[in-house]
Amino acid sequence: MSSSEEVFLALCRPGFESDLAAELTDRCAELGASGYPQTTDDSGYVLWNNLQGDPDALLETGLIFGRSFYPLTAAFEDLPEQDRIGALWPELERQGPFAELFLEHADTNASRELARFLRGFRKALEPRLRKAGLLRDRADRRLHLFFEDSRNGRVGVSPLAVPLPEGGLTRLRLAPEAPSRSALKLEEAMLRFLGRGKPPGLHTAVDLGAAPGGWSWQLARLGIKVTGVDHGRLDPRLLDEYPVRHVSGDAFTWRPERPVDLVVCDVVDKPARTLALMQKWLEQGWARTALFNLKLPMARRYRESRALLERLGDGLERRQVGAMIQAAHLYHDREEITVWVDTRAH
Ligand SMILES: C[S@@+](CC[C@H](N)C(=O)[O-])C[C@H]1O[C@@H](n2cnc3c(N)ncnc32)[C@H](O)[C@@H]1O
Repeated sequence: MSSSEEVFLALCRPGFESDLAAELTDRCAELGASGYPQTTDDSGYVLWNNLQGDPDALLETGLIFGRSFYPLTAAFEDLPEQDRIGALWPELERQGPFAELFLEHADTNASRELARFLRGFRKALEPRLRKAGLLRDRADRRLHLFFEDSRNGRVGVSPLAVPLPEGGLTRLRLAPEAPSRSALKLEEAMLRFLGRGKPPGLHTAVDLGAAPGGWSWQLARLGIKVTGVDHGRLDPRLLDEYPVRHVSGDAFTWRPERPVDLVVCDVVDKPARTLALMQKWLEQGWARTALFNLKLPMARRYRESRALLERLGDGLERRQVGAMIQAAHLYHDREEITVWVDTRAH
């Protein structure tokens, strides 16, 4: 077991390591911290070696391309197959007690077998931690054991107050009545930006590019009244059984008669065009909040995302619309990010 002080682990979708590394470098610099990222292509994670300053604030604010971010306390190498727990135990005693145990791995194709191993390992480790009082309700930290393979990996610790899903992934199940798989994407986005359940203050919504209706369904099942705008057809069950109406129109020219609480947009178009559309809705006061995708088919996806979000922030500021802007590369996002903008109480 070797100590690895001031090293942080950030998980990402495999293939986005260089975007995450660029984001970490930028964000740490903004916090007055300096260091360097260590990446391996398609590994699904980045290590941040911190040399100076404190990047802890990133735990709270989150990252666009980072699915989770936490400090490491140690690395483990060549765990003996007969007694992995024994080899880890001194470090677990040093860091515990914990309220949660996360057994994690990168989200790569090769990790399926590792996931199976970790299910068995949990059955062995969890009772031993409980018995020793190292896993108990009244603790304020979470233990992360990140496995590169069944014998090598890292130990990390994060504050329980920062909500993180295990492995950086929120696994969601598609309900049989959902009109499309896209419903999962909006569900994940709402969990990430708004938490569980019906978000307070959101009663009416417009869904631009709504067909066949996964996003509209996701909103309507929370009791939000939705107008779905699309030249295509919406699932008829959606219109019969949920508070959804369909307007056949163009997302880029259609205007609501009355302002709504939320506009969502899943039209596949150039990111700058989607951004300008959302900016217009918020500047004009047609919607008070917005949730939308920005497609990113270019190589420098972090730099492009950052430039687009700054453009949105500057544009809204020029029109004196205060806004909180958040963005994330969600599990259900591929070459795109999801953006949440809230102009209420700003
Ligand atoms: C990715 S799909 C949306 C899926 C939807 N969010 C769901 O959950 O089922 C994109 C939709 O945008 C619509 N679309 C594309 N350009 C549009 C435009 N200019 N105006 C309105 N809808 C448009 C397409 O017809 C398509 O139905």
